[in-house]
Amino acid sequence: MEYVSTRGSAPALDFRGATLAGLASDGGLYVPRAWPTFAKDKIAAMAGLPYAQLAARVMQPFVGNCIAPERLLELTTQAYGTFAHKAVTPLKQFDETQWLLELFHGPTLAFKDVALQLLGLLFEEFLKDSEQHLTIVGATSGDTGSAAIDAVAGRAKIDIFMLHPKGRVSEVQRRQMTSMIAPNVHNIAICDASFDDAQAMVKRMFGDTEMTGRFRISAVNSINWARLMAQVVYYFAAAVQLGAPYRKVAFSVPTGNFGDVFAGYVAAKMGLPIERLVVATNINDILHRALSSGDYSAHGVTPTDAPSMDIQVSSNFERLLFDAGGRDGIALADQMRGFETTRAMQLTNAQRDGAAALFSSERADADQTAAAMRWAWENCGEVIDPHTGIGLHAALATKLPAGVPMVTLATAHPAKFGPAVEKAIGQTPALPPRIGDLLEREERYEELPGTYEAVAAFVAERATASPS
Ligand SMILES: Cc1ncc(COP(=O)(O)O)c(C=O)c1O
Ligand SMILES: N[C@@H](CCOP(=O)(O)O)C(=O)O
Repeated sequence: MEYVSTRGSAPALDFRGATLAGLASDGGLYVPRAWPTFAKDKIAAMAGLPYAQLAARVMQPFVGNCIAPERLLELTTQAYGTFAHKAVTPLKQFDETQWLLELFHGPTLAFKDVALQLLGLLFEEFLKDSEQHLTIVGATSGDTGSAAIDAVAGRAKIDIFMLHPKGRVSEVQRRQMTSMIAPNVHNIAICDASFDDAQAMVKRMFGDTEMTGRFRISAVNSINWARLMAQVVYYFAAAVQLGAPYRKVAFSVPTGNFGDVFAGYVAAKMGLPIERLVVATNINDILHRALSSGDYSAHGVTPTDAPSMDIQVSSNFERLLFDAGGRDGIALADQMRGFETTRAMQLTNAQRDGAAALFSSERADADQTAAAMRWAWENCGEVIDPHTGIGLHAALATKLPAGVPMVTLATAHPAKFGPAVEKAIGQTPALPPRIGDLLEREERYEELPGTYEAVAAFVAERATASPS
């Protein structure tokens, strides 16, 4: 399998190359040159497989000959062995049509673990016979940070620098990152910044030849293709349980950086019968505006009770614009450069039509989010987090053909957002036993001003030089 950049001029890479690169050298994102597909009988045969086996089967076409099938299965078995639920991503029924896909049973209690537990192992696998040392630079609005740190803390050939916007993640999210103390872990709180600012710094570092000349920089955010590949699996897991390939299924996905919902698009491209992917946003609604009117313009980030979705520059949207818009990388590079200068762009007709075939969108404000959280609690006795509440609001607002089940992705454990949950439903979710002592743990992080120069100097001083 070969990977090409959405901006058309970086060299094509195999799976190993794309995983270690993270972001393409032309600033684009790697996507497979063509989508592998599964015939109906192959999808039917996925029913009942243990999650690790299903994961190896769905991902093997993307991995190609970079990892042998038996070894890939060993890696998925190890990665998903860390989850607290045997089903890894269990599906719950709310009522006749509404379902909930729980993605938060991994070590850090958010859907990010599904991909990052594997990505940590993939990095190690690809580095084991090499002299290279990886410098991971990542940005987080709360959940990627702890999941990535948990996946790579203590690994010999990796340093991780994780940037979060100071004061804009929940206390539990911050402590989950900053209490993981290891010599290769560097948490950085960026002052007076949003997630978008932190993500822009990360992307800038990939294009900074002074940094890339000294350090082998890589990514753990969903700009890294391997993240999305691992997230495709749970769409298959849920859909086959609900009758795929003989029945269509719809998904409602709480969305920020567009990685999770793009994984659903990939599943559809691979042959999974998906009726609709509902992009659920909070009031930071650039994706809702883009999908409903073609207007992709960033208005600045407003903090909400769903901080992980407080994002306006949505990296993976570029992958959709590339694929749905006809895969013209050179034209897209121009369009993206325009957006980077003006923070606004209009989708082309091809991009709008390509997206409309599968996606719709909904936006939830604070009251609508709380109402959906109350609906889950009062009707089904389920405590859900505010991100999941946004997804559920969108699911309940979407009309589907009769007989099509709607699956809302439950992206985080409610205990990560205790005060917001208490405000909405009057219940405070307890921290699960594996992080029961979180509030007593020592924290370690650096505060830096919100300038690229400050962050680059900090990384340069602590990272390990490595040949490219
Ligand atoms: C809890 C939670 N829900 C939803 C999202 C949005 O997912 P994505 O950025 O893949 O769209 C995130 C962060 O990305 C998250 O942490
Ligand atoms: N919501 C994320 C932000 C970035 O997402 P990623 O999926 O691109 O890593 C977070 O919680 O950190």
